Amino acid sequence: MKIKKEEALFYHNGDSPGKLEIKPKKPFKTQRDLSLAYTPGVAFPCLEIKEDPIRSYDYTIRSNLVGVVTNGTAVLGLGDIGSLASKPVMEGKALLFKRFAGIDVFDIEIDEKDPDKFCEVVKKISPTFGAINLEDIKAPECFYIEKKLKEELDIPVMHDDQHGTAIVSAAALLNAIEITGKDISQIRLVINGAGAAAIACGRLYRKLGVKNIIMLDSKGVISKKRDDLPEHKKEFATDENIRSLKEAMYGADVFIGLSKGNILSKNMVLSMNEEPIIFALANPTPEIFPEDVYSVRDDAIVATGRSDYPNQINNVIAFPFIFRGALDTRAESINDQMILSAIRGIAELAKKEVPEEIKEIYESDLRFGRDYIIPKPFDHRLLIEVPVKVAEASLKLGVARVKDFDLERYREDLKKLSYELLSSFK
Ligand SMILES: NC(=O)C1=CN([C@@H]2O[C@H](COP(=O)(O)OP(=O)(O)OC[C@H]3O[C@@H](n4cnc5c(N)ncnc54)[C@H](OP(=O)(O)O)[C@@H]3O)[C@@H](O)[C@H]2O)C=CC1
Ligand SMILES: CC(=O)C(=O)O
Ligand SMILES: [Mg+2]
Repeated sequence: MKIKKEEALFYHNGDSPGKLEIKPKKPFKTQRDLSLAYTPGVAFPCLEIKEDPIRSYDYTIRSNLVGVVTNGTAVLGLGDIGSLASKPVMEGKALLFKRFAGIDVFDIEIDEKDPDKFCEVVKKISPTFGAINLEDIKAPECFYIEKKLKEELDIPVMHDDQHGTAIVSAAALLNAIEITGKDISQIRLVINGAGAAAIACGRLYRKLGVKNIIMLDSKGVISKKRDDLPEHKKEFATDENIRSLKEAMYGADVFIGLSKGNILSKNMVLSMNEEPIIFALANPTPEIFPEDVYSVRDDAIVATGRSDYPNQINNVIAFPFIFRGALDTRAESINDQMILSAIRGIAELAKKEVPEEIKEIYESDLRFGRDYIIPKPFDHRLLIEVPVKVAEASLKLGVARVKDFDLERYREDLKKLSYELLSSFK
């Protein structure tokens, strides 16, 4: 399935520019409706919120509203194309939040590269939102921005390119390792890229038991011999006497690409260990295309970030569902335990039998194995399994701000929501 430029531009323009609109959800036909929605009626909820800010969750859309916030400095693999040019991606994220988890989004493109000034803007607009999804902000600024906002805001803040990507790729990695029968503590794992996504993935894989990680940036292998390394890269500096991707790939079990397109060669793939796992995740052009891997190896497990190949490892499988669970428990934050629970939910779902209607969407007999290591974005069960796990962790860890939350009832509510979304997006 190849996507042509003309078709993509038409999709975004067509009869009406953009991918979203805002719709009212209360009756609004009569003079009475006008008096309730606007002045004088609106003053009552205003005063309730003034008295107790938590009531903003009851009287406004805040409880279901995420801010997708960027400065456009690392947009997909397109690089620093600026905040305005990033808007189609941010509208796309908003569409995914709505379709897959029923969450409303305002996309906010901020023309500011200075991390402190950027944080100041996000802080000032935070009363609007129930949570903040940081998107496509480059490293190293993204680490500082996320940390500062987490410290200063009492709503969940998550940098999707870091943690969304780490969660989904970790779930896929655990499943791929299971299929190949490798031992996670023994694998040699090469991460190409040392930015937002790569560093977060490396950190999470270590928590899951990976010991031997070689990381590369645009200058080559991150080694202890280099004297140009910032702190976040030093964490991954190797003692090995290697400098290039070619040398790093020799005997590797796993390749994770979070850099830019067309960087991994067939010869490098040939030099990998048996049953290699290759996640070429740069968007839209992966580090290597699956057909090129298969032309030299028939024992590989391959994934990309794209929607037009099997095994799509993309943060879309994480962020809608993590934020759903966080919003519904009115969590103060999204923490490590919620992240680990989400990984479990995603990895386990891939092993369950796939309903016929999902197979029909993908015109494929999806069955846990080499070409199906991770659930599909259109799998409506994600909206049940992941938020329940996240909510459970949120309640257990005391970051939830809801009382008397019944997980079984929540599961039923999510089922209902998933059917509503299925029928409203037909
Ligand atoms: N599939 C998915 O779900 C996701 C995919 N991604 C993809 O990952 C990529 C990186 O995104 P992100 O981390 O947000 O961006 P960042 O700008 O934070 O990081 C980019 C990293 O790529 C490195 N890089 C650039 N060129 C090369 C090269 N030739 N060899 C090795 N490394 C190189 C940079 O090196 P240096 O540090 O030297 O500048 C930098 O470390 C993008 O293509 C993006 O689309 C990101 C998030 C999710
Ligand atoms: C998928 C995504 O968030 C990215 O490529 O930046
Ligand atoms: Mg992104």
